[in-house]
Amino acid sequence: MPAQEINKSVVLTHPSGATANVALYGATVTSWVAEGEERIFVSKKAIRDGSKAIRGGIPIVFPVFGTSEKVKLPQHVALSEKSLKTTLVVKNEDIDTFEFNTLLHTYLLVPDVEKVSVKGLESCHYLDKVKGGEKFLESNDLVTIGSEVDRVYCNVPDHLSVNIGNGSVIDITKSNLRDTVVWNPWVEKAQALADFGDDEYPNMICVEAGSVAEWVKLAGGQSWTGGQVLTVV
Ligand SMILES: O=P(O)(O)OC[C@H]1O[C@@H](O)[C@H](O)[C@@H](O)[C@@H]1O
Repeated sequence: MPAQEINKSVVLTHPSGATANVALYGATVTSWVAEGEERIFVSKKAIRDGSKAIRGGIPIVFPVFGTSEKVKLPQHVALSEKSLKTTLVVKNEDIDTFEFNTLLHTYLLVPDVEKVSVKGLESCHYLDKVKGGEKFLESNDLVTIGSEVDRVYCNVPDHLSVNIGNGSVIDITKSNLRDTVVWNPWVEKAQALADFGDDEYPNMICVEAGSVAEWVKLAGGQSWTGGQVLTVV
């Protein structure tokens, strides 16, 4: 898997033709091409000057509150013919316990979000941020999008699959991450985001593996590893 630094990004290439780009700023994956198709959404209005998180790709949300210069967060990205693996390693080099939330804020590129379905969330509880954080039980086998959706699914099974709606399915297998956020801003939220085009919400869905419903507690001197593998099936 050769890696080359081009224009403030690391470009990974696999002999199959698969490629991935990782912006040096924030270690954000900004492109993943597998089987000849781009799989990752990045807004045409994304700001890439390092002043804020890139709107799209796979930004890492960490640690949400509180920082410590003694906590390190390397990310490893590995590419194979059909998969992209991203692994976070948190090292607490302090003596005190460090508490964090983290999310792999994954924006998948889709032709029409209304044709997308996410499988694997049935029977999970979720906090519905569109309804003031009220808690619900998911009763649907497939989660679909037809309005603004912003949900934190808690204690989610490690394997989900996202039917992109054009015959492609992307499997998401997470490890050591408890929760999954599903987000689409729909019309009004899209208009309110300065770095997101008004007409772009139909072309993305965020399915974000993370640990956000509760704090991850990392004792002094300890390391924690979590991540996800995206696979085109
Ligand atoms: O605008 P931001 O900070 O990148 O966040 C985008 C969205 O990210 C999702 O993960 C959150 O659940 C949403 O509430 C939020 O609006």
